[in-house]
Amino acid sequence: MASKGFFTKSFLLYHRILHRNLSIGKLYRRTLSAKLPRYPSQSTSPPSFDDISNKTLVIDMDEWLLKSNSIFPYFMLVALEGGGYLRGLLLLFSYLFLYFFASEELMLKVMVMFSFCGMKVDGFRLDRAVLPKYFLENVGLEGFEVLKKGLKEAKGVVCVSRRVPRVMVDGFLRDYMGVKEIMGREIGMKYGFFSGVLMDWNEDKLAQKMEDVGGDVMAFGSCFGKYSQQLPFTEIYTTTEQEKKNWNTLPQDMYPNPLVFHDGRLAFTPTPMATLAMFVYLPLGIVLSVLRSLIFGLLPYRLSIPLSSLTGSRSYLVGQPPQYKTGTNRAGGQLFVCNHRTLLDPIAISAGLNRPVTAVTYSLSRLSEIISPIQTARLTRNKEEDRRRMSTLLARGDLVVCPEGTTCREKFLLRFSPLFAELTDKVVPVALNTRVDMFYGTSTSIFKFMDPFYFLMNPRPEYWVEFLEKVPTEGRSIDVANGIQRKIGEALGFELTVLTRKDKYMMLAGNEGIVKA
Ligand SMILES: O=P(O)(O)OC[C@H](O)CO
Repeated sequence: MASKGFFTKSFLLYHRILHRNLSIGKLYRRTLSAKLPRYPSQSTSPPSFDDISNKTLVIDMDEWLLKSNSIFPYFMLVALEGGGYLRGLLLLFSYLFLYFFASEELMLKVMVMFSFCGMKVDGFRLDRAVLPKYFLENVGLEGFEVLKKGLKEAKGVVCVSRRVPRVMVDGFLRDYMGVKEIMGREIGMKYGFFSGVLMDWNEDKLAQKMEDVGGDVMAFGSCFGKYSQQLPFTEIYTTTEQEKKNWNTLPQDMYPNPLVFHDGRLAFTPTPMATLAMFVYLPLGIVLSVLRSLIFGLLPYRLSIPLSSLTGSRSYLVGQPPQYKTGTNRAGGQLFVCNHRTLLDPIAISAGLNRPVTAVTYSLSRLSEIISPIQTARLTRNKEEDRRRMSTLLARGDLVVCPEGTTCREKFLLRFSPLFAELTDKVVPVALNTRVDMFYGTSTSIFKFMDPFYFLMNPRPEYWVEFLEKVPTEGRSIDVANGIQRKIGEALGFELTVLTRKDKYMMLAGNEGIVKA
C-alpha cells in the first residue's frame, strides 16, 4: 500500500514536472521565435492554430501531405502514359537494378532521366490529366487538414515538393488542392524538349520567397529542420513515417475539387511490383483481348456471353429487358438512353436485349466503326441533321443514344443533350456501370481506336446493365433529359453534373475532342 502511494506521488510529481517543461517549451518557442527567428523550435505534436491570419504556412508535400513516401509510381505514370511501354520497361529495370546500392538522390535523378528525357515540353498535361488521381489517393487526411486550414485562414500557403519535380505536381496542387504558391525542383529543357536532367533544389529561391512573404512562417515537414538556420521559420512541425501509417486517407467526398475527369491507360497504382506483374501479364492480355473481340464479333450472344465469361470477363443484367415494342409510338423501334462508360455500351445493351441495335456515335474513329459488331451511325452536331438521321434510324429499329456525348470513368454523369427527347413519346433509360482492374478502356489519346481492346485486355472486365422503367417524353425536352439523367444517377448512385464533352477534352487534352475519321 505504501509503495503504491509512493508510486502515485512519484508519478504525479513527474507529470507536474513534465507538464511544466512542456508549458515552458511552448513559451520558449514563442519567446525564441520572437527574438531569434533563425532558430525555430521543432515539434512533433499537432500544431495549435489559434490565430494564423498573419502567418504563412510552408508545407512539404512529400512529408506532410502524402501518406506514402514512395514516388516511383508517379514517374512510372509519366513514363508509360507519356512515353510508352518501352520507356516504362527501361524505367522499371533501371529502378530494380539501382534499388540495392544507389543513393536516394541518384535514384531520383535516374527516374527523372528515364521518364522525361526527350519528352515534348509543349502540351505536357500529365500533371493535370493523369497524376492528380494518384496523388489524391495518397493524400493523408491529417496533413490535408493543416493545408485546408491554412488556405482558409492563413496569410499565405506555399507548397514545396523537394523530390517530385514541379512539373509533375503543379496540376494536382493548383487544380485539386487550391494551392497557388508551388515550389519544386525543375527539369532541364532544350529546344522544346525535356533534357531529363534534374536541377538541384534551390534553397535561395525558397529563402527569397519567405522574405517576400514576411511575417511568421510555420513550416510543416521534417526536411525544413535542416534549413532552419538559413530560413526564417518560426515554428517547424514534423511527423514520422510511422505516424503517417496511422493517418487516414482523404475521402473522395472531401476533395476540394472533385475528380470528375482523368486520363491514361493504367487503372492501378504502378508500384514496382505491380508494374512488373503488368508487363508479365501483357502478352496474355493481348491474346485475351483478341479472343474476346472475336467471340463478341462472330458469335451470337447466347454463345458469346458464356464463352467470354470463361475467359474471365463478367456481365450482369439487372432488371427485365423490355420485349419488342408494342404500342402506338410514332417511331418503329425503341429508343434506349444510357449513360456512357465505354465504347462498348451499345454492345452491352444489345447483349442484354439479345437482339441487334443501332448506336449513334460522334467522333468515333473509322476503325472502331469497321470492327463494331453492331451497326453504328454518325452524328454531325448539326441539330436538324441529327434529328433527321436519328428519326430515320428509329423508324427502322431499336436505337441506342448516349446523350452525354463522351465517356466518364468516375461516378459522375455529364449533362444529357436533350435531342433524343424530341424523337419519340417514350424512352427506356439504361443505367450502365463497368469495372476494370488493370487498364481503362477510354482515353483522349490519338490511339482512341485502341479503347475497346484495352477494356477487353483487363484480367476481369465487368459490365452491369440495368434496364429502367420506360419514361414518357412529355414536356420540354431539356426537362425530360434532366429527368432521365437523374433517374440513371439514382440507379447508379452517381452524382449529376452539367459538364460536357468539350469540358472534358479541354481539361484532359487541350482540344475539343474532334477525332479525325
Ligand atoms: O471516346 P469518348 O469518351 O469521347 O466517347 C466517344 C463517343 O462514344 C463517340 O460517340
